[in-house]
Amino acid sequence: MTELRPIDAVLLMSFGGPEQPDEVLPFLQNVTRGRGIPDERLVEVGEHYYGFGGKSPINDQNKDLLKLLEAELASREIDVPIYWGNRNWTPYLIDKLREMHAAGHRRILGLTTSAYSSYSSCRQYREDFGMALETLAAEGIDLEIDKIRQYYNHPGFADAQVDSVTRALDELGADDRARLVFVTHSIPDPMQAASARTTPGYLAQHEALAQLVAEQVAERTGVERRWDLVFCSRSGAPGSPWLEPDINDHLEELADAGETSGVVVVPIGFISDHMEVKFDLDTEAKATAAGLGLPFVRAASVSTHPAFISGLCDLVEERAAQLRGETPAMPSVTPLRAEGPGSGACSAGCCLGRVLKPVRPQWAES
Ligand SMILES: CC1=C(CCC(=O)O)c2cc3nc(cc4[nH]c(cc5[nH]c(cc1n2)c(C)c5CCC(=O)O)c(CCC(=O)O)c4C)C(CCC(=O)O)=C3C
Ligand SMILES: [Fe+2]
Repeated sequence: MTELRPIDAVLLMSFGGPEQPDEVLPFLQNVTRGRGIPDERLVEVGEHYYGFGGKSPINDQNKDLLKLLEAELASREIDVPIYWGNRNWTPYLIDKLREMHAAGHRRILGLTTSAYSSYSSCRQYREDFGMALETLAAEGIDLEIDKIRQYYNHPGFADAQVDSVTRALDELGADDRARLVFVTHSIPDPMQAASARTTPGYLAQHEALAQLVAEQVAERTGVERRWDLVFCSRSGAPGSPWLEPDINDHLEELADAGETSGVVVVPIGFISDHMEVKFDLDTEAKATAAGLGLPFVRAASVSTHPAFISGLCDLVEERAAQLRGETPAMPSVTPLRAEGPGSGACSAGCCLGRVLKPVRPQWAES
C-alpha cells in the first residue's frame, strides 16, 4: 500500500449550495452573513438559483468529484476514505468532522475546491476549519486538519485547461482572429490587496496561468491568439471597487473594436460548472455575445478532467509527504515564487479578512 501517513482521512471541502427552492434564501443568508452585500444583490442572485429550479449544480459536481478521487486514490493503492463537507450548506463541515471523528479519524487533510489565493478561496476555508475545531474541542473532540496547497499552478490544473481550451477552439471553428477570454470571480480591491501580502496574489496568479495556457494552446494549434483576463459575479455595494472589467463590458468592447471573429470563454477561476458558470457565463455573457453577433463557445471547466483528478491526488500525496518531514517536489507551471510555509498555500498572515478568526492549519509566518 502506498503511504499517506500521517493522514488518515481526506476531506473534500467546498462552498455548498441549495438543493431546492426553499433552501435558496437560507443559503444566501449563510453566505452573506456579516459581508455587507446589499439586499438588491441577494434578490438578484436568488433569481439566478430559482431560474435553475432552486438547485445549485455544485453539490452533484462535488459528488462526482468525490467518486473520481476515490477511484484515482484506489488505483494508486492509497487506502484512505474521502468525506465531503461544505461551508454554507449541508453536509456542513462540522457535522462531517463529528462523523469522521466517530469513525476513528484524527489527522485529516482538506482538499478545497478553489485553486487561487484570496480570503474567499483560501483563508476563509482555513477559518472554517479553525472555528469548527474550536467548537469540537469544547465538546472534547480532538482533531487535526491540514490542507493541500492552492493549486492554480499545478500541472494537472493547467493541462486540463489547455485541453479544454483547445477543444473549445475546435468547436468554435476558430480562425486566427478568435480570442481567448479567461474569466474569474471578481473580488473587492481590498481582498485582492490582502491576497498579495505573502503570495503573488489572486490577480497575478490568474494572469500567470492564463499566460501559460495561452502559450501552450498556441503551441498545440500553431496559432498565437490574443487573450484577456476578465471578471464576473461582482457583488458588493455599487460604489465599492472590485476587479474589472466585467465580461459583458469586455465583450462589447471586443465587438466595437471589430477585430475579433469569436471568443472562447475560459472559466479559469472555477473548478466546475457551478452557478456562476451556468448563469453569469452560459446564460448572461452568452446572451450578450449573441446580441453583439460575436460567436461564443465556453470552454469546459476542469471538473472531471483526468489530468485534474490525477493532479489533485498528487497534491494529496505531496502534502502528506511534507507532513512526514519529507521534501517532495512541488511542481509548478508558472514562474511565480512558491507560496507559504511548506504547503505552498497562503501563509499565516495572508488573505486576512476584516475580523481575526482562528485558522487551521496554523502555519508560522514566513
Ligand atoms: C473568489 C470566489 C470564489 C471562487 C473560489 C471558491 O470556490 O471558493 C467564489 C465561489 C463561489 N461563490 C458562490 C456563491 C456565492 N458567492 C457570493 C459572494 C461572494 N463570492 C466572492 C468570491 C468568490 N466566490 C465574494 C468576494 C463574494 C462577496 C461576499 C464576500 O465578501 O464574501 C454569494 C452571495 C451573493 C453575491 O454576492 O453574489 C453567493 C451566492 C459559489 C456557489 C455557486 C453555486 O451555488 O453553484 C461558489 C463556488
Ligand atoms: Fe462567491
